[in-house]
Amino acid sequence: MAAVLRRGASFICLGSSQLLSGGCKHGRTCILPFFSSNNRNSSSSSKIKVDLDSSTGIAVVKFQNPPVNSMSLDFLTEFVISLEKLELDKSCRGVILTSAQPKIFSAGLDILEMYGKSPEHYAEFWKSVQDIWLKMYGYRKMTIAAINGFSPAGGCLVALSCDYRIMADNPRYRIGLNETQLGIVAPFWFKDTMVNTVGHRTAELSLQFGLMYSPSDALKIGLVDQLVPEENVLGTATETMTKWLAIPDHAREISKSMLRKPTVDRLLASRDADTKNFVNFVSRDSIQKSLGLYLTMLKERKE
Ligand SMILES: CCCCCCCCCC/C=C\CC(=O)SCCNC(=O)CCNC(=O)[C@H](O)C(C)(C)COP(=O)(O)OP(=O)(O)OC[C@H]1O[C@@H](n2cnc3c(N)ncnc32)[C@H](O)[C@@H]1OP(=O)(O)O
Repeated sequence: MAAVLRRGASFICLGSSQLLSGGCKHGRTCILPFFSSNNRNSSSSSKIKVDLDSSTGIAVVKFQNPPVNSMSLDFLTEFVISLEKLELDKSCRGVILTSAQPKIFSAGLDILEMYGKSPEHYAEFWKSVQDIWLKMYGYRKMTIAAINGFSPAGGCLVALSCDYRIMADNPRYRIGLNETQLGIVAPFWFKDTMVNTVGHRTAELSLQFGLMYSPSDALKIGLVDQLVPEENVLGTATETMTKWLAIPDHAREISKSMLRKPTVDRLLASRDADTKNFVNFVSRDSIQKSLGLYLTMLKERKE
């Protein structure tokens, strides 16, 4: 099992053979972070960088999984642990998600985790995808996606799971749930998240065609809330978060829960069946063939 070592404001997760302290979720052992007394607390694991300013209550979580921030099992595990830690931290009131990689917010789920692996691996991977969505969609604190690049499929889902989306106004970027273009199907909770954001009819067109939207089209359909020049994405996200944090936390949090809980509960009621569906679906020869062809196409585009 991969080890997760956080230096600086250290938080250490190690495999079960290296037990250091009491258990945390995800079958890993955690030593929770020790923060210094100044106002900025930073921690950087290999794939997620967290910078919490406790004077403002705003944490910036940066994806740093080059080249394209694809969401591998390790990435998702580190991501969910970082969010859990911030959710428990009373000095954090809001989280901004963004990318440390130029031009890419996230390329979505790591296709290599769904290709040529065992059913047990697919099940473990899928549970970690469910975990991150459940954590984000039901997150108690305010969340903003500062989308500074391409954001297909799982990358779009992460952005959709935030409370507010600000995207770089660069006409080359694209965002959307493009699963059908890979020959796969966005599961019902991806679909629910999209419907809750853009409405049923737009979601019908979007999901069936696997549409990827330019920033201006994404703004038109309400897939993102605001466009700003690329260099202002993080600054605007911080300003926007400050405005949202003027609302009393408990009132905002209860309102969010009323709106989102039924959607979260649908997956909670059928997690195991959803995992089985995924494993059966992705193990099919025809799906493996589609994913293999898509991976080849991605590589050949460069040649
Ligand atoms: C009945 C119902 C049952 C339920 C069934 C459920 C089914 C599954 C549902 C799955 C849901 C979500 C799926 C996803 O999220 S799939 C991922 C979709 N992502 C994409 O389509 C994006 C693909 N990537 C790109 O378009 C481009 O890479 C980019 C993001 C626009 C960046 O372009 P670039 O030119 O800057 O970089 P590029 O050279 O293309 O890529 C660099 C290397 O990274 C590899 N790579 C890119 N994306 C991924 C990825 N998602 N996973 C793994 N690897 C990826 C790419 O191949 C290059 O590799 P290399 O350098 O050539 O080795």
